[in-house]
Amino acid sequence: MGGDGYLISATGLVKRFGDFTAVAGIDLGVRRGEAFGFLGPNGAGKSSTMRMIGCVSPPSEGRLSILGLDAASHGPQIRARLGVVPQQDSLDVELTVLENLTIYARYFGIPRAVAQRRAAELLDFVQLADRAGDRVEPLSGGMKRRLTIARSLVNEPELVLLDEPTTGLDPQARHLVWERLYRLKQRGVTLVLTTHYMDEAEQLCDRLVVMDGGRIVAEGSPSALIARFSTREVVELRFDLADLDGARGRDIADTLTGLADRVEVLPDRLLLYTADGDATVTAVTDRGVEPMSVLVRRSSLEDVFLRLTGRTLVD
Ligand SMILES: Nc1ncnc2c1ncn2[C@@H]1O[C@H](COP(=O)(O)OP(=O)(O)OP(=O)(O)O)[C@@H](O)[C@H]1O
Repeated sequence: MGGDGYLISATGLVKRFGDFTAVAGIDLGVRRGEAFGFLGPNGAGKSSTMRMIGCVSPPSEGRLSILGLDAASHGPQIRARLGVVPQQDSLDVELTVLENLTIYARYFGIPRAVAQRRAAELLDFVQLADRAGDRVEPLSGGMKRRLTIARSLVNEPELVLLDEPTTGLDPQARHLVWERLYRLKQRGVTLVLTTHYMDEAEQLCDRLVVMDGGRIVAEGSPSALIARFSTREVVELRFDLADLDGARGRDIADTLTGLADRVEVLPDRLLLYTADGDATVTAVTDRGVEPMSVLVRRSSLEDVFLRLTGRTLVD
């Protein structure tokens, strides 16, 4: 652990590609045992940050310390102690499920017998024990992702980096991955993940930073962020797209002045930020506004992102 009590600590971290700045000077600290997230849309700079933390991409500027070691001078030592789940599965499709773990273990110099035992335990952990002898190719996307997670644990890392762990998976497969990651955290492993799914961030992260355009725009626990940047409830008024064309969305919003703390106009709907959704719906009806459909829901991290950036996370 670093002298500052953080497993990862970064100050003024910058990543440039030529003239382009992908990460524009961020500060962060990840504590032991927590699940820490980077939430942001595509291109926010999450993967670039993760690659610096994974010591596979050197920072252009700033200070980065991981497991108490300086990333600039101790890359190999840090990498040996990390688990990494990349955005694209990089399993060896020629090998069996079990071999993907045992052969990967060789890179860490783990003795054969230890690797065999550990691989068996890990396949059990990710619920793939019955596929040990099968080839990787025919596995489902969710199974491949769980195998990649098992592979990242072969060197018994105390810190695991996951870049968009459930992108491309169906809802059931995502829940299985979340459930395994939750178990992993219970075992004391520190998780750092990127995601553009607000539900993933809410499910998994104790704390997160919201990234946009290479910068951190907010930081906190999901509930603290929602409490700080949104209201308790949101009323969604959906309209026919044509009804919100041009300035009409704004006109309808003007009709609703005073009924909510804030109104957002999106291409297909209006969002009313309010403490009491049902009361707001009644007041909307009283003003003669007639949406196609009405939904009252709790605020989410999506609302936080919209408030902070004026844009939605996933278009
Ligand atoms: N090797 C590179 N060379 C040039 N530009 C890059 C490179 N890697 C990333 N970028 C650019 O940096 C910006 C941030 O990319 P990054 O992958 O970090 O974003 P992200 O938030 O992880 O998004 P995604 O979900 O798409 O991975 C993007 O505009 C991307 O095009």
